[in-house]
Amino acid sequence: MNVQYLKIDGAALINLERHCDGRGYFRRNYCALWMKEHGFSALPLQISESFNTHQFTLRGMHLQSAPHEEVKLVSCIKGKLFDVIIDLRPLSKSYLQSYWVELSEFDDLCLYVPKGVAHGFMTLVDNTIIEYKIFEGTYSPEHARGISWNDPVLDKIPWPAAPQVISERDSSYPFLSLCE
Ligand SMILES: Cc1cn([C@H]2C[C@H](O)[C@@H](COP(=O)(O)OP(=O)(O)O[C@H]3O[C@@H](C)C(=O)[C@@H](O)[C@H]3O)O2)c(=O)[nH]c1=O
Repeated sequence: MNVQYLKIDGAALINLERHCDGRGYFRRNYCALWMKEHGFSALPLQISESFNTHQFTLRGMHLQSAPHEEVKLVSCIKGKLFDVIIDLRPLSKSYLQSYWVELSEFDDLCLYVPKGVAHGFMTLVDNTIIEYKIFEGTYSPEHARGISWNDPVLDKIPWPAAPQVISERDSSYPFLSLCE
């Protein structure tokens, strides 16, 4: 497992090792020992996925407030997506910075998202599945927070397209400047 620490404090891009041979490949998708060795949370409490029927579906930008802040590892099981994180921790040295990366079923990448960092994505092809391993926090609708995917305060995120499918909730999230 190769780890690239990102400009967002505490976030990392993990590159898994793929062992190819004439039959196809073998890949260890998750290893608690490796995670521990790199100082990450190691034991998933939940594993969830979302299936997205259409290209250019947007989900985000989401995070949960205390005491249910989540730490998660994101990967693409099928299809391809444009994945984005935004640091919303006022005391962080990377406050308001964003990072984006393409994740697909054909690469070996996972994105580690620490507490206080909002996450969202846009699918790049139909029938895309994203998986979350959740290490801390648990889903609590009362603690679900979000900001608008196109908030002008943030770095200019090169979203690949205008969202073709987006939930009512996600399209009505406020700009950060309007959050309490
Ligand atoms: C996220 C989540 C949702 N749900 C339910 C609530 C609702 O009925 C349905 C769909 O919920 P949402 O619309 O919040 O699902 P979704 O928009 O896919 O939410 C996800 O978005 C991405 C960007 C993330 O980073 C995730 O952590 C999560 O917030 O599933 C759970 O039961 N457990 C969960 O952990």
